[in-house]
Amino acid sequence: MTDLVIETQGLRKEFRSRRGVRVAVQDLDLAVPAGGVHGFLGPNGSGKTTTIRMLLGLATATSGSMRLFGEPVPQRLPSVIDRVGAVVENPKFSPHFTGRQNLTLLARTIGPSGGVDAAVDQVVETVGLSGRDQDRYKAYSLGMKQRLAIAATLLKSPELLILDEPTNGLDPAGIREIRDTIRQLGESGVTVLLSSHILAEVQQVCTSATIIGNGRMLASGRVDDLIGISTSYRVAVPDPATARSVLTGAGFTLTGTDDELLVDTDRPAAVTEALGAAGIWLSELTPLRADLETVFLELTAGDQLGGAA
Ligand SMILES: Nc1ncnc2c1ncn2[C@@H]1O[C@H](COP(=O)(O)OP(=O)(O)OP(=O)(O)O)[C@@H](O)[C@H]1O
Repeated sequence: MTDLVIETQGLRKEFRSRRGVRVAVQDLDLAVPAGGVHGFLGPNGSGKTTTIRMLLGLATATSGSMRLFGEPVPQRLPSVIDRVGAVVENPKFSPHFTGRQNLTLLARTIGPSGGVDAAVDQVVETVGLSGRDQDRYKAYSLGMKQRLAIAATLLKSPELLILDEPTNGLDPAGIREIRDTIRQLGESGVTVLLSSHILAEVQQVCTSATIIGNGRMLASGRVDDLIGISTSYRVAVPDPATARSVLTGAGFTLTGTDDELLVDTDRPAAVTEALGAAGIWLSELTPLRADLETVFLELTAGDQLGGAA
């Protein structure tokens, strides 16, 4: 038994052309636990879309294995695909129909148990399109179109929602709206795989994340763990030069400038003790946390040029 909703092992995808072989995904072990929003983070061209397309049976893996809900895919995809909603490519909606009419047409093909109208009401509300559902699709902003696409996938009440760069091309207000929608979906028990190259998006919405570069996994885990427990502290004292020599003498590693002391340690109490023993009293001892951007840039340095291997 597994509580992983998505699992890949040694996943590889090569694209062959006259110019040679391009390895888009290599040795990828992806593990997405049930519930919450999992970020799938990587620079453009790092292999996110290719991975998602393989999971959904839209592209064939060169080697490796994949599971959705514990079932091997693509072999058993037909038995799990109803549990998966995905917004990967631009969905087709009729521009002359309203958002509600588009959703109603789709809902009829699905036949939701509580009835078509109730299902449409529910998804319209979930994605925050209430009040705008009677507008024609062609009058929708990009953000509203994206939310309608998410609403369409929610009609079948998926347990797993895969969103590939859902905020691409959106203005800041649109990004915020989609982000709120995604967060609420994660809180409602749906597992969301959110592919993105926007760090802030992942950091603000996701509980866990996988970072890839050049098709390879670079790091994976809870966002808090990826950011890391701080091992650096900023120390403010009246006389930094004396404090620096006291701390160096006590065996601490210091960075920073003459005026700003930064101490690399996981023992902040020992810092106060060493300075106190020397008669130096701190006015500040602040843990410095890296953000996901720092982690991401360090991990993906050199990966910006794409996935050739
Ligand atoms: N059909 C294809 N034929 C050849 N190469 C491809 C094909 N699809 C993708 N690639 C290449 O595979 C690599 C990974 O692309 P992919 O679209 O999966 O990355 P991504 O992380 O989703 O990036 P983006 O956010 O830009 O879509 C890229 O180098 C891309 O050029």
